[in-house]
Amino acid sequence: MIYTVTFNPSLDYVVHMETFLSGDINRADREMIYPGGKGINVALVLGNLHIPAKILGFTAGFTGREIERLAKKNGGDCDFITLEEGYSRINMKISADEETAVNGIGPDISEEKLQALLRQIEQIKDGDVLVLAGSIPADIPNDIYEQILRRIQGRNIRTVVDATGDLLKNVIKYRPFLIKPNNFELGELFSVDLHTDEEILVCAKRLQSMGARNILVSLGDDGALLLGEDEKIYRMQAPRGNLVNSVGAGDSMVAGFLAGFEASQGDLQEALKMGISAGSASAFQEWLASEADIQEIYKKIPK
Ligand SMILES: Nc1ncnc2c1ncn2[C@@H]1O[C@H](COP(=O)(O)OP(=O)(O)OP(=O)(O)O)[C@@H](O)[C@H]1O
Ligand SMILES: O=P(O)(O)OC[C@@]1(O)O[C@H](CO)[C@@H](O)[C@@H]1O
Repeated sequence: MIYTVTFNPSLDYVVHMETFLSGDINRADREMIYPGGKGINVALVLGNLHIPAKILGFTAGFTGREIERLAKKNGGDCDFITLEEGYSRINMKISADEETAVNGIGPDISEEKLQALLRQIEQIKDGDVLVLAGSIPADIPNDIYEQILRRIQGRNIRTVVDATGDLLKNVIKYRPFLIKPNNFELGELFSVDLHTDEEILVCAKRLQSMGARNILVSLGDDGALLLGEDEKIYRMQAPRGNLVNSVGAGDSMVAGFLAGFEASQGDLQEALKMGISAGSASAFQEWLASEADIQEIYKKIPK
């Protein structure tokens, strides 16, 4: 079973307009509300690919109830911990000539509720996969992902971490199976700007020498570069297509990678191909890609 943890789920309020003017009143042409948060997105795309995934995390208030309702409506298997105060955040995604996002803060999580999540994670069995994805609310210590990985250290649980900054850096020594920074997030870890594959590779190799097993660097419409645990470099371009909404493309890529890795019994080239297919398929859709969307893109990518 795959478990995904989202500390700070959201309702993603997506508005489309031709041009967005900051400092002005903008009017949307189209609007949609989706259940959001990286772990939730990963699990929903896995579900679309018929891979069971359990969604863990915290929800609160009316927005929290709506996140759960929408996630379930879209096939999500949720086991959220409900917080007694506050409400889950609403993240505003503006899709215009450029994409702009305003991500909310989210509710406080008490120590008691945090412990409840840690108990859930302790139930995860050997052979399972644990995905920790997304930011954490401000009151949660930013070594929380590290604490979780320490608790399950030495067990046969494959871990995936999709996070930024210290939250990511702190877990590397626990040898996560997969990390998926984009090129900007990767550069940020080492306070450098990354422009070329060679520069990206230097940083990916540093992370691997620090402990990360597979480093998947997503590059938006330029595809992705994977430094595999076999120490091989895999580079794949993304297919061309019409960008509709890239929110969740990175999460879809993580889901596709896990699906491809399972289906091919560990072939990293195949995992990357499925990752790109799922990422690009979601970027070309209003929301997360279906299995048919992913298969259509997959067929267009040369092996
Ligand atoms: N404009 C695009 N055209 C084609 N494919 C895209 C495009 N944008 C994203 N993708 C696909 O999705 C994958 C992940 O995208 P990206 O690098 O933007 O991840 P991310 O920064 O984590 O995204 P997000 O945080 O929005 O989920 C890319 O590797 C690529 O396969
Ligand atoms: O604020 P975080 O946790 O970093 O990111 C949250 C978020 O932007 O990530 C998903 C897309 O990857 C969205 O569904 C959600 O709104």
